Amino acid sequence: MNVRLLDVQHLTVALDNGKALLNDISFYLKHNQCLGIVGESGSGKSLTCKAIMGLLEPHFKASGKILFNDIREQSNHNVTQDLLSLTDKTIRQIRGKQIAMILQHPMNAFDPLYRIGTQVIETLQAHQSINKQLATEHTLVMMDEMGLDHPKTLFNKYPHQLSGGMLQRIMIGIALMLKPALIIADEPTTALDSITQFHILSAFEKIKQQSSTALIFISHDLGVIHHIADHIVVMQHGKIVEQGNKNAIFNSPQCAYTRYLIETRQQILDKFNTTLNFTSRHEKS
Ligand SMILES: Nc1ncnc2c1ncn2[C@@H]1O[C@H](COP(=O)(O)OP(=O)(O)OP(=O)(O)O)[C@@H](O)[C@H]1O
Repeated sequence: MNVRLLDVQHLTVALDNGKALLNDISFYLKHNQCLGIVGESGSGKSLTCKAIMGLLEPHFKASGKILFNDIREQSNHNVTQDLLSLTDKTIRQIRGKQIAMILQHPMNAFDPLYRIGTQVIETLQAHQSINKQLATEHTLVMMDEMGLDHPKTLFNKYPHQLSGGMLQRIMIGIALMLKPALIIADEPTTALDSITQFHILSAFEKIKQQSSTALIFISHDLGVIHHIADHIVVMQHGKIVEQGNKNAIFNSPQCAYTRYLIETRQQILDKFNTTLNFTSRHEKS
């Protein structure tokens, strides 16, 4: 499908003192695509996503356009909306239902006082007309599909009784149940150990293969982005310094900063492999 789901045009976000934190950002995302946004800390990745989600605090001033086109809605009424020009009420309706967000720290997404199952059901019922029994059944199936053992037991647990990786998988599962056109995942694997990271990446692979949901995946880890993204946007100091399809970016990066990111990653991998070889030789002798 060639229609652009999201078309960010000349997005600039500034503080009220005029200092621009995002400077003339333009990129687009087609239906079913996975776009990876990579860049060092402070380069503007999260701010870009906040702008898309309509979550910029009032002291920011945003200009440009963020055009969003949900083709499934087109059968009812033709909509390409500029997310920057919508009222809070309308953008709230889009959030969750058409655009879902997965955060770095899943604990923040859950209320510590309520059981997991209750929270998933409430979220589902807020966005879909579904009765409690069916919502419960869907929730248990979702937990199973996310690779979580003993869904019935987990259903009745409180957030603090689950690991970060388990909560992250439930958050991804909720996002999928809402069947949004777009999921934005902001550093969803950063706070996790490497085995859990692998499971979470597998869950995202599943989204790519089995659903029609497009993905924006943010990370400072080029390895993670290489694994998951079709297209890559490289950010530095609030600007896009390079963008293109994954193979082009990795095989012939045009920008010095992209080359630096790729080389640094390679050096870390080489060092890791040398240490691994040395350790295994040492253990054998
Ligand atoms: N609420 C805020 N008020 C003022 N400045 C902010 C605010 N949020 C972010 N910034 C600034 O905007 C710039 C971009 O920040 P942003 O959080 O988007 O970076 P990032 O690339 O997501 O970094 P990280 O990988 O560390 O999350 C930074 O210079 C940051 O200090």
